[in-house]
Amino acid sequence: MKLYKGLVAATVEALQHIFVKNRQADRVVEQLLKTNKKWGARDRAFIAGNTYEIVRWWRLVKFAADIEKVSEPEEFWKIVGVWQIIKPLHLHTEDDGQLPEWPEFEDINAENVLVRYEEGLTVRKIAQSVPDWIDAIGEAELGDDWDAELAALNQQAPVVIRVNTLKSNVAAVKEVFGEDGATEITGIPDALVLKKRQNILNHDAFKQGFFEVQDAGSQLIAPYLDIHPGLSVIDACAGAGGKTLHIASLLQNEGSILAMDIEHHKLLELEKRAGRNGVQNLQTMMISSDKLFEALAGTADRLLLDVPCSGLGVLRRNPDSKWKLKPQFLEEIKKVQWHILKHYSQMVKPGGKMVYATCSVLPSESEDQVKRFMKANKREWKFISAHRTSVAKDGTDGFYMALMQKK
Ligand SMILES: C[S@@+](CC[C@H](N)C(=O)[O-])C[C@H]1O[C@@H](n2cnc3c(N)ncnc32)[C@H](O)[C@@H]1O
Repeated sequence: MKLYKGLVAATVEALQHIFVKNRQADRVVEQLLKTNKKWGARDRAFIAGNTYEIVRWWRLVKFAADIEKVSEPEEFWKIVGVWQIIKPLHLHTEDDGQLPEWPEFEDINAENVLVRYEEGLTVRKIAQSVPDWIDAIGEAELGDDWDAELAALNQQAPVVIRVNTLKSNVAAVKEVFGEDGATEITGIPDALVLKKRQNILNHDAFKQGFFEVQDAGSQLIAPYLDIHPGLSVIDACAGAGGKTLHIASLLQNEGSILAMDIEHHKLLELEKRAGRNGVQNLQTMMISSDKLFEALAGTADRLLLDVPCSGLGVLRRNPDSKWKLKPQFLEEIKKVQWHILKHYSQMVKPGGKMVYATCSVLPSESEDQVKRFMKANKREWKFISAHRTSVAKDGTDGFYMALMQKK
C-alpha cells in the first residue's frame, strides 16, 4: 500500500501514547480513530494494523532500526519506516517494502535494516520480541513447549463470538453474518469464529445482546464449573463480566449470580452489559474487606475465581502488556491469587464446586497455586480435574482451569 504522511503520522502518534505515555494500546487506537471522521476503512486499517504490528514486534523492529531506546518523535518515525521495510518479509504481505523520499526517513538505510533484521531472527527473544525476563521465565516454566507457545502468542487472534442463548441461538446469529461469514467451533457449542475482521460492536445483533465477543478458550471456563439452571453462583473476580454473562446464559435466568470485584467501574460496565444480554438474576458487589467472605461463607453452589494474573496467555490480544509487565508485578499478583484462593473459597457450600482460572501460560500462577491449595486443604476439598488450553496446539488464548469440590 502507498504510504500517506497523515496515516504514518497518526501511527507515530499512537505509538508515542503507548510507549511514552504508557497508555493501553486498544484504548489509544480506539480514541485516535474517533478523532478523524474523514479516514476511510483502509486508512483506519492501516493505522490500527501498523500500530498493533509494531507493538507486537517492537523489540525486533528496534533491533532492525538499531535504536536502543525510542523516545523522540523522529525515532518513532524511523521505527514506522523500518517496519515498512521488514513487514513484507516478516508477515508475508504484498507490500513492496519501499519508502517514499520523505525527510523523516532520510537516515534509514534499507540494506542495513535487512541485515540487522536477519541477525535479529537468530536470537529467540529478539525474533519473538519479548523482554529478557519473560523469555527466561517462559523457558524455565514451560521448557521445550515455550518455543511454540511464544511463537503462537505473536500471531493475530481470530475474532470469536459467544452466542447469548438468553436471547438468540447459534443458527440465527450465524445467519446474521451471511453465508460462510461465521463458522462453528467443534466442542464449544455457543462459539462462532468470524471469517472477516469487522467492527462487530456496531452491529445491530450485538446492540440487541444476541452475542458477545469472547475467545474460544475463555468459553470453556463457565461450563467447566458445571452450571445448571437454579444454582446460586458467585463470580468473585468478575471484572466487566465476560464469564459472568456466560454463566448467566447457562443459568437461563433460573438461580442467582453474585458478581464481585474490587473495581467499581468494571461492575458498572458489567451491569450495562447484563442489561443488554437480558440477564435478570444478577447482583453485583464491590469487595471492600475480607469480612465479606465470612458473611457469605457456605452460600454458593458454584464459585468462579477468575483471578488477576500476568495475562501471559492473552498476548495475542494485548501485545502491549508484554512491555508493561514487570517481574515485581508477577510476584505480587501471585500473592493476591493465593489470598483469593485461601479466603474466597469459604463461600462454597459443602458439596459445592469451585473453578480456579487464569489467562496465563505460567504454571506458577496456575497449576502450582492449585497444588498448594489442595495440599493445605485436602481434608475439606477434593480435586476433580484441570484443563489447560494451548495457544499453539488449540489456536485459542492460553487459559488454565481447575475444578475442585468442597467435601
Ligand atoms: C482476569 S480478570 C477477570 C476477567 C473477567 N472474569 C472476565 O471474564 O471478563 C481479574 C479480575 O480480578 C479483579 N481483582 C483484582 N484483585 C482482586 C481481588 N483481591 N479480589 C477480587 N477481584 C480482584 C480485577 O479487577 C479483574 O477484574
